[in-house]
Amino acid sequence: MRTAYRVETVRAAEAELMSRLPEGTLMRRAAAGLAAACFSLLGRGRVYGARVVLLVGSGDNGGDALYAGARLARRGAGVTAVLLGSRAHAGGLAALRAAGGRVAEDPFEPLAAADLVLDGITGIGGHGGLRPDAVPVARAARGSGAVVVAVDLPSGVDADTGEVAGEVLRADATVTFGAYKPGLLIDPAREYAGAVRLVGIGLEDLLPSVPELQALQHEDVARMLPVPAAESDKYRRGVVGVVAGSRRYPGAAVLAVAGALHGGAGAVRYVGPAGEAVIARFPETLVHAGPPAKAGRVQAWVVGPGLGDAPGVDDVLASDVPVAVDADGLRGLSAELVRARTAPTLLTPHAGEAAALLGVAREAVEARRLAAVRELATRFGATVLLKGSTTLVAEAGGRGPVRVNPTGTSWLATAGSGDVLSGLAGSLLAAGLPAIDAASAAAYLHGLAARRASGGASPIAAGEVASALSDAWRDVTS
Ligand SMILES: NC(=O)C1=CN([C@@H]2O[C@H](COP(=O)(O)OP(=O)(O)OC[C@H]3O[C@@H](n4cnc5c(N)ncnc54)[C@H](O)[C@@H]3O)[C@@H](O)[C@H]2O)[C@@H](O)CC1
Ligand SMILES: Nc1ncnc2c1ncn2[C@@H]1O[C@H](COP(=O)(O)OP(=O)(O)O)[C@@H](O)[C@H]1O
Ligand SMILES: [K+]
Repeated sequence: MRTAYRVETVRAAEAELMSRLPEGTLMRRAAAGLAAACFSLLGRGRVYGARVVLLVGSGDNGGDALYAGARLARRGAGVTAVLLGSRAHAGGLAALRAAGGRVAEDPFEPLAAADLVLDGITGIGGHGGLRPDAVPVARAARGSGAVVVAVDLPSGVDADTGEVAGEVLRADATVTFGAYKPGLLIDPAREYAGAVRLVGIGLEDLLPSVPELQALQHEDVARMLPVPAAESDKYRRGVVGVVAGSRRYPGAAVLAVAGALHGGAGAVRYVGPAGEAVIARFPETLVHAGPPAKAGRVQAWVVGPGLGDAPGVDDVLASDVPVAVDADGLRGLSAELVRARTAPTLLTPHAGEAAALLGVAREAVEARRLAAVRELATRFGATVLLKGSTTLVAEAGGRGPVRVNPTGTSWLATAGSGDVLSGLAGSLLAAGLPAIDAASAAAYLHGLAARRASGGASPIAAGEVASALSDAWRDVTS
């Protein structure tokens, strides 16, 4: 599992570590890791003679860039520092000069010929986008054709929230120190970071056990996924009920059932008016015209995809088993009703649905996803999976680490893929996973399936995502 920590947590751990070590040790470690990353980015044999420009702000982020620049200069690179702050890290500047680096009067001339730019304008101390004087320099860096490496974070992003409130220098790669920060994993900031590399500086044992964010990896998901035992039968594996589709949108029922059939439950019960379409595609489904309360026992419900104005949501919420609510099921959903439930509830909104539930604009949710997902989980007392370019899952109540899904792909932005996801999550609930695990494992498999189906390079239909789920499951567990 990868983890990310807030700035105040990272700073506290750094302060503790610094108090035990000779002065300057951490910055030397950071600069050594940064320089090593630059060596490998430039490529073997290409450091000597490479033209490197350092964009240096007034804080320690600039200090890291200067010390790394000194290392590059000692290996034969031509290193030029562009000083953007009112002052620059004195030790770093002296080290650069001693190694043969220089300070530029005019930033644009060295940038025009640069092979590599190190963005050391701001790191965890930065906020509110780049300052106006740095903007033309950042644009010249981006337009130069040089490889841009962000030091710790792309300057101008909010490290804790992933917010981008102004201009940011887009990086090809980011070398971050000690721990990931949430902004490196959450859009819109994540998009500016490029490939992120973590450099250890010895903080690991000083960080608290509960991070701000967790990103699952294959082995974490493999541990969560249900495996039928020798004595299992379809009922013991769990039955998932799907209340979805309408005469107008029968396809949503088919796609939600497709997701549910691949999620580890022993049987899928479909309840609603699209039974014929469901059976035609998936004859293994148990269909029932409704209402849900009369459909027979299930271990979890999925309600909402393509439901239109059809009834069913309140019925399902009145049950005493876990419920995943998606799409039309989220419209006008009552927080009181959800909070009063005794069994877990999972809500799976996209940004527009989340905005409607919170009473804010969609853009506000997209700009501050972490705050939005925690707020929904708090208000509804439910586990919330917020979909989109970054998918986040917050535990009921909004406390504890939020899970960020690392497997997504923008090819998933295709009609009906959300229906597959909610069916899959419901099936994992029926198989007995806690809501936070069901949601985050579902997002993980769903993203992986989409990547497989698209090969990272071609459009996909939602049905193909469902069909690739078995392969994704095998990838994770083998
Ligand atoms: N604290 C530590 O132990 C370590 C810190 N390290 C580095 O130190 C960085 C943090 O250093 P600082 O706390 O000095 O903070 P930063 O260097 O991130 O930024 C602070 C400076 O930038 C200015 N600033 C803030 N917002 C700005 C904006 N929008 N545009 C232009 N200037 C802006 C501030 O006035 C301040 O002078 C980390 O990101 C990391 O790169 C590393 O050397 C590892 C060890
Ligand atoms: N830009 C994007 N990058 C990655 N994944 C995305 C992006 N946009 C949407 N998705 C994913 O695609 C799926 C779309 O779901 P949803 O919005 O409910 O669509 P629908 O209702 O048509 O099924 C979700 O899993 C979501 O996380
Ligand atoms: K930076």
